[in-house]
Parts: sequence; C-alpha cells; structure tokens
Amino acid sequence: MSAAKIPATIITGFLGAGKTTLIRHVLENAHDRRLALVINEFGDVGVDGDILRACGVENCPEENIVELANGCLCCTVADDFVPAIEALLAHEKRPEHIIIETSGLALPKPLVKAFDWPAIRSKLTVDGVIAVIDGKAVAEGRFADDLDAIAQERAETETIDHDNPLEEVFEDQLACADLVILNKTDLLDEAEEAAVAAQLSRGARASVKVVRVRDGHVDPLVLLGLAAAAEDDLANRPSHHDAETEHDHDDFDSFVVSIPAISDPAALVTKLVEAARAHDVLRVKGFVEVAGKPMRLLVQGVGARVQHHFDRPWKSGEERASRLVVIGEKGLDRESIAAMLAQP
Ligand SMILES: Nc1nc2c(ncn2[C@@H]2O[C@H](COP(=O)(O)OP(=O)(O)OP(=O)(O)O)[C@@H](O)[C@H]2O)c(=O)[nH]1
Repeated sequence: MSAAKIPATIITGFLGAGKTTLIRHVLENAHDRRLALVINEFGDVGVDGDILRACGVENCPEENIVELANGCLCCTVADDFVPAIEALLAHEKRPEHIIIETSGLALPKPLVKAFDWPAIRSKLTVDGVIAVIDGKAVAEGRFADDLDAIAQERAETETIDHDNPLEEVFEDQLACADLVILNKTDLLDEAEEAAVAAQLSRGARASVKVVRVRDGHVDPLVLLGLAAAAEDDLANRPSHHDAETEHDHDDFDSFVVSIPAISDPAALVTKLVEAARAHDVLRVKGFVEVAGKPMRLLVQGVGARVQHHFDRPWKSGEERASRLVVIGEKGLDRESIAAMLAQP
C-alpha cells in the first residue's frame, strides 16, 4: 500500500559540492521525524560518516547511519544498497525518512532504478532527488562548456554524448534532480549567482526549482516531502549512460595517502594547494594528527580550495593515523602526489 511506503531522499552532487554539509543541517533541524542515513563515499577513511555521526542528534541515532565505502553506490545496488536498506527497515523503530548521500561521482539514475525493484518498491519511494551544486565551480566553468548547448541538445536527442567525464557526471546529476540546491553562494557575486542559477535551470528538467544557499542551509521542510515518486518517472530523467547496464568509473581515480603527523596545518594546506594545482586533484579529505595537539584536524579540499579545522579530540585508544583520500581524473600521479604530501 503506497501510504505505508517510507520516503527516501537521494542527495546527489559532484565531489565537494556540499552534500554532507547540507545533510548535517537537515539532521540538526528536522527534529520532528526519525531519520536514517545511507552514506556512500570513496576510500575507507569514512569522513562523511564521521562528520554526521558527530552531530549526535537524537532523531538519527548511530545505528541508523550506514556507511558504504565502495565508492559507487550506483554500481553496487544489489550487493550493498538493498541489504543496507533491509537492515535499516528491520530496526525495531523504523526510520520515518531515509536520506541517501551518494558519492560525488555516482550517477543518481541507476539508484533511482533500484527503487523500482520489487523488494524495494513495496517498502520505499523516492521522495526526491536533490542535486547539490558547487556554485563557484560552475561559475569557474569546471563542468560544462556550455549548458545552453546541452539543453538544446537534450531537447533534440534522447542521449547526449560528451567526452568530458566531469561534465557527464554533473549533467546526469542535474538532469535527474527534483530540486537543485545552488550552494556556496558566499563565493559568488550577485551577477555570477544569477548567471549560475539561470544555467542550472536550463540544465535541469522543466519546472525544477533552484534554491540558492550557503553552507547547505535549506529548511528541511523544503527538502523533505517532495513526494516526487521518482521511480515512476525514470523516462523523464535523461542520462548519458542510458544505453549501459552498468557504468564504470575508469574515468576517475581515488587513493588514500598516509602521512606522518604534521606540526603546521598551514604548511600542509600549502602543499595540498600545490598538489591540487600541479595534478588537477578534484577532492581531498581526511583526518590528520598535529603533533602535540589533543584534537584531530579535519582537512577538506575541493580543487585548490582547502579548508581545515580541529573537529574533535582524539578518543583514547583511537589510532592517530593521518590519512587523506585523494580523488581526480584517471591518470592521477599517485606517487608524486603522495611524495608531495609526505614531505616534512
Ligand atoms: N565557502 C563555502 N564552503 C562550503 C559551503 N558548503 C560546503 N562548503 C565546504 O566545501 C567542502 C566540501 O563540503 P562537503 O559537505 O564535505 O561536500 P560533499 O559534497 O559532501 O563532498 P563529497 O562527499 O566528497 O563529494 C567543505 O570544506 C565544506 O566546509 C558553502 O556554502 N560555502
């Protein structure tokens, strides 16, 4: 019976767009419903899960947070996603709403398709696909050469073909959305913000709204409860990968670098910026030990924009490892990057 279905919101968006930041805001502000999270990311460093668990909100206890670290939820739906959902539904107190954070390279459509499988369809519905967008990256032309041309192409043909993998992932995420969140408006001036918003509207499906925010500050009432039933509407969500049963991520590379404890966070940031520029790194994140400090350092890089802060004290008995996940396009020079970051 459809009334009994649990709504699930899929949060998509390219690497570093602000998905975890937005979900954290939702957790802290949606007190009226019991939430569960499924988090998918690259590498086993588990940064997003750690950040979200640290919120410690009552309506989303730790046992309701599931991490799938295989890097691409859209490719492992049967092996990972379905069992994770089944485990969440088996809890004594069932979640009232499930939020799924996909990794930044995942295509949302194969995941939406999974909601059409009988085992899932009878229990869940896709309340909405939310595309979180790094407004600054769009303004800098990181993804699309010309969104207008793409919109035109989409109007003319079912499947669009480009050879820029960033662009393809970005466009797929935008075209599948029920709501677009233009994030990082603090990094845009008024004219840029208006131009990016207009571009996104053209890249998204007709009548999909673009909400402009910073730090993912969207009222949960706007995000949750869209009742889109996206699984019934797959045909209207064009993807570059429609002809494939499975897509591979050969276009991208990710690896984990272990570095010794550091003494100067600013020096590490300088190295990360240099490595990002020299090797076109798309995303870096992880936790780092700073010698003599009781707190661990959370380091986050999106392109050459790097942020860091001490997020919490190391726990007693916790291994004080300094590990960073590095993600870029295929051909990333792992050895050079690792050597740059490990320099004292
Ligand atoms: N300036 C600015 N930075 C932001 C904003 N929202 C998020 N960030 C920063 O952007 C970085 C990435 O944010 P996340 O929320 O981790 O992004 P994500 O989409 O979950 O990243 P992945 O899971 O790695 O794809 C972090 O350093 C955030 O603090 C914003 O509105 N403005």
